Amino acid sequence: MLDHLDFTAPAPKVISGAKGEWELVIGLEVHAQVVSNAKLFSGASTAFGAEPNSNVAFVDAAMPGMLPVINEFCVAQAVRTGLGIKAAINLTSAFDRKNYFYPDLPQGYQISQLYHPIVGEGEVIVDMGPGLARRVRIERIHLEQDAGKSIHDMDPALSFVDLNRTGVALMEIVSRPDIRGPEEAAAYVAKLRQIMRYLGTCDGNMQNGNLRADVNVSVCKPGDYERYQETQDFSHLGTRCEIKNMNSLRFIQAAIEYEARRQIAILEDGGSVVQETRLYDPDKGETRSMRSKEEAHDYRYFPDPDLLPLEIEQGWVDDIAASMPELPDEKKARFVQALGLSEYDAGVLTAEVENADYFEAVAQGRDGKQAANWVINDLFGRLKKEGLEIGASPVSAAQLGGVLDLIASGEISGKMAKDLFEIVWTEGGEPAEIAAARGMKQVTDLGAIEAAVDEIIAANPAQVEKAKANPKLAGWFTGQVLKASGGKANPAAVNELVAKKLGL
Ligand SMILES: Nc1ncnc2c1ncn2[C@@H]1O[C@H](COP(=O)(O)OP(=O)(O)OP(=O)(O)O)[C@@H](O)[C@H]1O
Ligand SMILES: [Mg+2]
Ligand SMILES: [Mg+2]
Repeated sequence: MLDHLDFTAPAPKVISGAKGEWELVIGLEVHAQVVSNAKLFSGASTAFGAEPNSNVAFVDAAMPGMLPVINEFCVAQAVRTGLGIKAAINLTSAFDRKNYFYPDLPQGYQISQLYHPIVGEGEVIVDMGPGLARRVRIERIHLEQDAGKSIHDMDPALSFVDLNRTGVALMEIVSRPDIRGPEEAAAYVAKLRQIMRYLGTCDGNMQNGNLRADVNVSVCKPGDYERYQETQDFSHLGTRCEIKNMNSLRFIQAAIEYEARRQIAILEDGGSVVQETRLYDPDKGETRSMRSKEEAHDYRYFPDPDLLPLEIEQGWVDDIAASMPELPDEKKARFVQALGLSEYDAGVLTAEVENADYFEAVAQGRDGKQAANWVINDLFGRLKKEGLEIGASPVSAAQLGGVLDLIASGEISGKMAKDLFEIVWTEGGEPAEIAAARGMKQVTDLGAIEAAVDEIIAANPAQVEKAKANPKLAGWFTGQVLKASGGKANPAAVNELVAKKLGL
C-alpha cells in the first residue's frame, strides 16, 4: 500500500564554513518508556507522580537474594514496536549487566541487552514535505531498565533518591546515522512517537521524560556520506559527539545546530573533534562537555547470571503481528487512496490516532472530503481555540455526522450548518432535533417556494422585463426569495422555479 510513496530523499543540511561546505550526519538513540502497569522485572506499579518510593519492589531496591522475573507484557510491547518499524524480531535475546555506580541505581548495574537485542534491523519513513521522505534505518531495539531519580533541590545540604522509576521498562531504539539535519531529527522522533502511540507501546509524553533521545552529531565534507553509504565504513564520517537526554523536539534541533557549528569551527581551525558526551543547556543554547571518551565508563558488560536467555516462539510473534492496528503510513495512504483526501489533509488527520479515529467515525458512510473539511477546519479549529484535546470535544463524532447528514439531505444550508455546529458545541443535543425545533431547516417544500416566487414576480414588473431581456439578472429574484425566507429556502430549488416562471 505504500508503494505509491515514490519519494525523493531530501537534501542534507549544509552549513557553509570559511573553508567550504559541511554536511550534517545524525544518529539517534531514543529511550521510550514501555506502556505497562508493572516494571520490567517486578510487579511494582509504574504509575507516574506517585508518592516517592511507594512503587518499589524488593528486587527494584536490590535487596539481597531478590531475583528478577521478566514481565511478558513488556516483551510483547517491544515485539509490537519492532513489528511497527518492520524490523526483524530475534527469537533469542539475552540480558546483560551494564555496571556503574550511581546513587539512583541500587543494583550497581543496569540490566540491558548489549549483545543480543530483542529487535534487529528495521526502518522508519520520515515525511519531509510533499514527495520528500527519508528512510532512516534502525539498527536495533533493546529492552533495559530505567534508573531512579536523584533529587537535589529539596534541601541545600541533602540529596534524596526516589526509586519509583527504578526498573521501569525502556526500549532503546538505535538508528543508523541516516538523519541529515535538525528538522529531520525532530521529524524522526515525532514519527517514532506517532508509531508507538498508534501501537500503544509508549505514550510519548516528552515532558514527563517518557520519550527522550541521545543525539549523536558529526559533520563531513560533501561526498563523504555517499562513500559511507556505499561501503558502510564509518571512517568516511566525522567523529561524533553525543548529546544526552534531550526531551524536547525544539531543543533537539537547537542542540544539533549549535553542535554542528561548534565542530565545524574546530575543524576549520585545524583541530579535531574529540568523541565525547555532551549536555545541552537550553538557557544558554549551548552544548558542553560532560565526559570525554577517555573518561568514558567501562561498563564491564556481562550476561546477567540471574536471567536465562529470553526465548520466544514464532507463533507468539505471529499472534502479536495479527493483532497489530493499522499504522500511520498505511492509514494516511488509505485516506488518500480510498477517500480522495489530499496528502496534507490525510497527514493532519492521522497525526494523532485519536484524531484519525474521530474522523473515521464522522466519514463512515458519508462524503470523506466533506467530513475532512469539517473535522479539520471547524472541529480542530474550534478545539485549538479553546485549548482542548479531541477527547474533550463537546461535539461527538456522531453529532458532527448528524450535522453533515442534514447538509447532505438538503435539509439545512451550509451556512445554517455552521450555526447548528455552534449550537451543538455550546448546548449539546441532537442536530436534527435542534434544526427542526429552531426552524433551521431549508424550505424544500416546492409549494411554499412557488408562492414566494410568485409574490416577488408580481410585485416587481419592471425587474421582470429586465430579466427577460437579460437572463443573468434572474439571480436578483432568487436573492429576494432567499432573503424573504430568512435564508431557509433551498437555493437550487428557488433558482429552478424562478427560471421557469420567467420563461427563461
Ligand atoms: N559518525 C557518526 N555521526 C553521527 N552519528 C553516529 C556516527 N556514528 C555512529 N552514530 C550513531 O551513534 C549511535 C550509537 O549508539 P549506540 O547505542 O550503538 O552506542 P553508544 O552511544 O556508544 O553507547 P550507549 O548506548 O552506551 O550510549 C547510533 O545512533 C549511530 O547511528
Ligand atoms: Mg545506546
Ligand atoms: Mg549512546
